[in-house]
Amino acid sequence: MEQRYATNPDQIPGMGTDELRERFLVEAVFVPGEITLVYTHHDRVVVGGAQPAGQELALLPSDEIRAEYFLENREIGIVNVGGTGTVTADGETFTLPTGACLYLGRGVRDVVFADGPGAAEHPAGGAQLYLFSAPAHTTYPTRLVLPGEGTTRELGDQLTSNRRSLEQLIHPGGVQSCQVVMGVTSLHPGSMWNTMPAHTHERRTECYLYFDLPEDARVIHLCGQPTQTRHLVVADRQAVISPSWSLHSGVGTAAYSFVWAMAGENQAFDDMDAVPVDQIR
Ligand SMILES: O=C[C@H](O)[C@@H](O)CC(=O)C(=O)O
Ligand SMILES: [Zn+2]
Repeated sequence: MEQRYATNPDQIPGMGTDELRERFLVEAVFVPGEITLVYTHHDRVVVGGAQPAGQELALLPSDEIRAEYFLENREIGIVNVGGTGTVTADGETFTLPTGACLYLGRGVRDVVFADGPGAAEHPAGGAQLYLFSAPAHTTYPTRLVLPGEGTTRELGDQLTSNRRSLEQLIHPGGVQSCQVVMGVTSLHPGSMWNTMPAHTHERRTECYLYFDLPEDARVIHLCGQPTQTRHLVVADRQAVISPSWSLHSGVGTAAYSFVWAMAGENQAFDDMDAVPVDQIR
């Protein structure tokens, strides 16, 4: 498991492109036949992906978490951005069609990922299970959320090119968890901006996985403190780690979707501090 220590915002002014990308971008989330995991010390979040590619992949602990099994002290949110996949948790198999979300709570011992029926028919060629995990101090039940079963908010406007549908999947009003708040936002055709006007939330770390972005398109992702912004150029199925002090907004060269997921002090989705556009530098 790759380990990334926390970054102090005071370090940003001296950072160039390569260092920003090393610290905040996860370029290879999905590797066929593998589970990739990045452990960040920002709220001890683990983010990554599982792409079975015809194999069965077991989620195993690693030295960084010093646990008997991966979910001994953790919970995990899983969103499938590829073809139908399955997750077998302590012997119970859940089928995740494209866009489905599964929550596994603390104490689930055996977790195995695999392709589901018809997985290869998806453009991704198989299941691609995005993983977001945080420490958990109690157990909540396993829950499967099928596409459309979440709580949807319609945001933005075509006139400001930020028309988008935000679906909350794991959140206090839906699937119960200790820390993880997770959902998917999809830009409407012709809209390019997500999370603009921007915001920060010093109570939570947030990760974005951008997906369904055309291969030759990119998202210019704004990060950093509001008056000391930087950007990351992000390709399809790459993830961004946003520390609590960082705004997180993006504009694409084509429409796209992204999985957002947060962990930290609280689970209050609306606990965010707006950054007026005219104050961004
Ligand atoms: O704290 C909330 C997260 O940044 C996202 O849910 C915001 C988002 O999907 C959007 O506005 O497009
Ligand atoms: Zn946010």
